[in-house]
Amino acid sequence: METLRVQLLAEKSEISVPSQYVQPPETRPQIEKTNVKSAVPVIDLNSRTNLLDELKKACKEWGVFQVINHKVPISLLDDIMRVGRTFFGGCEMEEKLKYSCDSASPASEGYGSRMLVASNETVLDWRDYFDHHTLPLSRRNTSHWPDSPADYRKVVAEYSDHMKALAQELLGLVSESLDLTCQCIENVVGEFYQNITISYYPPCPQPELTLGLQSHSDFGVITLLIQDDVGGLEVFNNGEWVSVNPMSNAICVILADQTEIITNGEYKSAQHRAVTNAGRSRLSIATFHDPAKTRQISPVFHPPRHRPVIYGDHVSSWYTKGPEGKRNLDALLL
Ligand SMILES: O=C(O)CCC(=O)C(=O)O
Ligand SMILES: [Fe+2]
Repeated sequence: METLRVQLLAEKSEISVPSQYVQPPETRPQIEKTNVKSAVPVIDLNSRTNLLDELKKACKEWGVFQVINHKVPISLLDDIMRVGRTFFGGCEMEEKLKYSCDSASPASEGYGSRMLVASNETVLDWRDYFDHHTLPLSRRNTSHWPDSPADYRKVVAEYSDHMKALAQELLGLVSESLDLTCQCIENVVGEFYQNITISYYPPCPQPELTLGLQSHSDFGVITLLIQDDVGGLEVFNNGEWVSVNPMSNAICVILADQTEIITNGEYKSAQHRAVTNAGRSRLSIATFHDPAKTRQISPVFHPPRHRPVIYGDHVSSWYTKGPEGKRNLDALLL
C-alpha cells in the first residue's frame, strides 16, 4: 500500500485533517497550555566543576537534557539542517519519491511517513521523514541518500562521525556519574548501530487534534537531536508535558530504553512526542545509537530490575505493538 505523504495532504489546504490523523481525546495535546513550571536542564560540557552531579540530576529527574559547548562544529549543525530543509522543502515530490522507503518493513532506509507496521487501529503521525543508515559502515550506502544539494551525502557522513563521538563521550560521562568505569555502558552496547532520521512536520490545520509524532521512548541507547526554531518536542515529566525549547547550537540528548535497562532503572528513558502547529513547517534531526540486533542487554547492577533482552526482540515488539509510551520496556520489569 502506498502511503500518502503528509506534505501533500498539508498542501491541499483543507481545513480539517483526515480521520486517520485524529488522536483519541486522551492523547490530544493541550495547545494553549502555558506556565509550565519546570524546564528541561541545560548542561555545559565545558564545565569542569560539577558536570557529573548536574548530569546525574538531569538523567535521574528527566532522561533528557540539552548540551552546550559540545565539540560539534556549529557550521555542521547548520549544514545538515540546510540539506534536510532543501530535500523536504525545495525538491519536487517526484524526486523525493525516488527515495521511498519500503513501507512493509520497519525502519527501512529512505523517505517515509508511516513509522509503525500498518494496522487499522494506529492513528497516523503528522510527519514525513528520511531515515539514513549510517553506521556501522557496512550498512552505509550513500547512493540511497538524496544527491541534491551537491553536498548532501558528504554532510550526512560528516555529521554521523561527530554524533558518534559525542554519543561516546556522553555515555562515558553517564557511566562515570554512576561510579562505573567510563567504558562500562559502551562495553555492554558493543558496536554502535547508528541511524539519522530527518523529520519534517508540515503545518497542520488542526494541531489540537493531531500529533507530529506519538508519545514514545526511543528503543536504543542514546538519541542526539537538533531542531529548528519552531519548537514542538515535548517530554513527559512529573505528570505533565513540558516543551523542549529550541536553543540555537544546543544538542538535545534523549536517554533511550537500553540505557534504562543497563543502568537498572537508575536512569529512565524519556517519554516524548512532537506536537504540530498551524503556521510553520518544522524540521528536526534525530541521531539514534543502538546495539546490534543480536546483542543481549542486561543491567549492570544487582539485583536486576529488568530481565535481559535480545535487543532485536525489543525493537520488534516496539514496531508491531506500537510504543504507547513505554509499555514495551515496562513489560521487561521483574
Ligand atoms: O521531532 C522531534 O522533535 C522528535 C523526533 C523523535 O522523537 C524521534 O524521531 O524519535
Ligand atoms: Fe524519539
